[in-house]
Amino acid sequence: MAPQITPTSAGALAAKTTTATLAKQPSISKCAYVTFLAGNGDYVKGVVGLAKGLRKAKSKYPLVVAILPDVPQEHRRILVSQGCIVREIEPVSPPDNQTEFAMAYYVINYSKLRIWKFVEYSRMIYLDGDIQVFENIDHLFDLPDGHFYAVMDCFCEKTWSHTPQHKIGYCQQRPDEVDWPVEKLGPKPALYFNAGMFVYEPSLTIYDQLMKKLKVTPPTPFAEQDFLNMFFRDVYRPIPNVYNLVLAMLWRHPENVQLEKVKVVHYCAAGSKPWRYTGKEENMEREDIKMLVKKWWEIYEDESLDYGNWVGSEAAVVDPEAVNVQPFLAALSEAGVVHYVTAPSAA
Ligand SMILES: O=c1ccn([C@@H]2O[C@H](COP(=O)(O)OP(=O)(O)O)[C@@H](O)[C@H]2O)c(=O)[nH]1
Ligand SMILES: OC[C@H]1O[C@H](O[C@@H]2[C@@H](O)[C@H](O)[C@@H](O)[C@H](O)[C@@H]2O)[C@H](O)[C@@H](O)[C@H]1O
Ligand SMILES: [Mn+2]
Repeated sequence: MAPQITPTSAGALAAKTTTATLAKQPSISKCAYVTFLAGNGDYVKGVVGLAKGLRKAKSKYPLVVAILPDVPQEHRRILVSQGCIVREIEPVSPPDNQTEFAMAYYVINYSKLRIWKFVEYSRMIYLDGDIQVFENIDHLFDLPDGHFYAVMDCFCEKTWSHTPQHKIGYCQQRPDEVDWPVEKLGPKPALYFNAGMFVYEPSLTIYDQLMKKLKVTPPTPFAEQDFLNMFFRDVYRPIPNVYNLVLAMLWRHPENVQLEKVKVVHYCAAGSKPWRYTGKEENMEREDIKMLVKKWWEIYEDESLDYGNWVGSEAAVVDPEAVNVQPFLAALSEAGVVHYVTAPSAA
């Protein structure tokens, strides 16, 4: 079970922090997970699976689902019956442009930007509908304010073939393997995150800045993911890939993956969406992929995790004082996110 940090223990630790500039921990922090659902297709299965997975991981926080107007009533009913907080948002369109998105439907993903308006929450964790949380990650809600936390992406899949880094075989997952030709391509690309999972602070000020900037930013192949990387470039802090395993890492950078430690799996590789899985696409016949798809289905089909059958008493009773935050902070420090002085355990 991942260490649970409560605002008090995080606050106590914060006092010992040296290099990380910690904003004051919010006195009353209202937190929630949030995902995004568009259309009348089968992604609703992904969101139901996510709701059940968060329950199985005994998360203390609700799941908000930001839905576009085209999500049918029946899907909305299903989400509410699974304990989700359903919030309808208006679509966001990027400026007209002839861009070829890496996937044509990516244009709808700009609508994710509406989640910055959910200011009834002080901190939210965004999760794509094709993500599953297999271990509790509530402690991420206590990361220091003022930053944008997400896992670094990989540039090796053919979806990246339009980029200079892909063309020269450069990837941030192994930055020293291929030299970056500064004289030819200019400075090395800034660290780039996968936008399927991120820890952020809703804010109307930031929302207005996002909308203003979007109006003058021509769309690019990875749509809102490219846009968010550009917008949050200076405050982005990488977190370990256990919090968002982009499946391609299994065959592109296995040396960077310890599958037994992974808490969050992102089924974003072509053919890996569990609810559509056939095993026919490239890499989909791998044993680890089959195991991860099976794990997703075990949660999706587990009726004891349905909201109606879920009794709160099963939720972990975590003694907020009995936590040892060191392993978690050490992992983040290792990833270069924050450098905490090794303080004695908070327990
Ligand atoms: O028809 C769709 C396509 C996408 N999405 C949402 O948009 C997210 C991003 O799309 P996707 O995960 O397919 O992108 P990938 O991570 O595979 O690039 C999904 O997880 C869903 O939450 C949706 O609701 N309906
Ligand atoms: O709209 C752009 C999308 O870009 C990202 O997906 C990509 C990216 O991860 C590539 O690196 C992979 O190669 C590719 O498979 C994957 O689809 C986000 O997961 C998704 O939420 C969304 O932002
Ligand atoms: Mn995804």
